[in-house]
Amino acid sequence: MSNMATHEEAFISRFIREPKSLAIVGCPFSGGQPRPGVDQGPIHLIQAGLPSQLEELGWKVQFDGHHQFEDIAKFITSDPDIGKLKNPRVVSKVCEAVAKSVGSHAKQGVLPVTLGGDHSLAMGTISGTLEQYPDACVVWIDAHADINTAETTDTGNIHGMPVSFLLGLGQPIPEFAWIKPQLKPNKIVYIGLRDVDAGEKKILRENGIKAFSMHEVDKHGIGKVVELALDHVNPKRDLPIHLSFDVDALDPTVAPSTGTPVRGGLTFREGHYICEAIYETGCLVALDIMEVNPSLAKEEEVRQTVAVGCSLARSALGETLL
Ligand SMILES: NC(=[NH2+])NCCC[C@H](N)C(=O)O
Ligand SMILES: [Mn+2]
Ligand SMILES: [Mn+2]
Repeated sequence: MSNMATHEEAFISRFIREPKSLAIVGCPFSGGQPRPGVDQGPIHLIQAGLPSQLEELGWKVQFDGHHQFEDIAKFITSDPDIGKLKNPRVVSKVCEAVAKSVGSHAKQGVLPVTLGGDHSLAMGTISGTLEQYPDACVVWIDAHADINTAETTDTGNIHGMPVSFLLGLGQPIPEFAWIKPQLKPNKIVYIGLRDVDAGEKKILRENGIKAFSMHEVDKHGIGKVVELALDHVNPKRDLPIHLSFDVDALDPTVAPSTGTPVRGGLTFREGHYICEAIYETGCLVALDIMEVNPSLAKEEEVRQTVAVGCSLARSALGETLL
């Protein structure tokens, strides 16, 4: 009898694959930029039913509530600007906590799906990914390059700077010393850019960072652009991929409720195609859906933006059209 059970168990584990697991890291945080409401993005994405949508795709979904960043903010009683940087200590501490959370999920073989919140959080998510997968590459989908340094930023908003911190560019800032500058310039690629500051263009050029702007998307089509982007960061399609998706990469007619919309963006299908193509590589190890701000548009536009955030996540996690 016990023998039979063993056979059965072996059969089950061999032929009925255990569902792959993901963990939703809800990050209600807005300190990397000035517009209130982006902290409500993850709450809306969850309320729209994202966890059960991902379960329907066959994932085992862990979600034990959103991060409680108030506990962090409580200990930082004053957070004066450092140079031009706004809310530097709070942003740093929050991202450090996110890095730990993403890193520990990754370590357990669970795929972290981080819901922002503003894009400064990517300092945390990508640090967490690189801790577990030092050879990972980053695919960054955005209207913006988010690569200003403390020296080049016009706005002082840290959501416009996470990439420079991850690369270790600019003067070191002691408050951010926990970030290991582990990302190499040849391990990140951008798609969707169309609003890049002059200082950022210089940084991209000087570091030889590959970027496909909307011009390239128009010229080659999204299929070719994704292929070229992956050829650059992941030529053999064997390296782990961290996909960081800022919904403002999409055209404002597709994702209107976001803090820094820029016209001339990706269509609904172009955005989803990117996610589907990354899923198809089988290399995705972490996903960010960032900058959904439910307080910046009319009710119907908010609903549309939240729905598109959910469907991008589903496409990156295996939803197919047929
Ligand atoms: N994650 C974003 N939406 N970033 C927008 C950044 C805009 C501008 N480049 C800045 O540095 O402030
Ligand atoms: Mn952006
Ligand atoms: Mn961004």
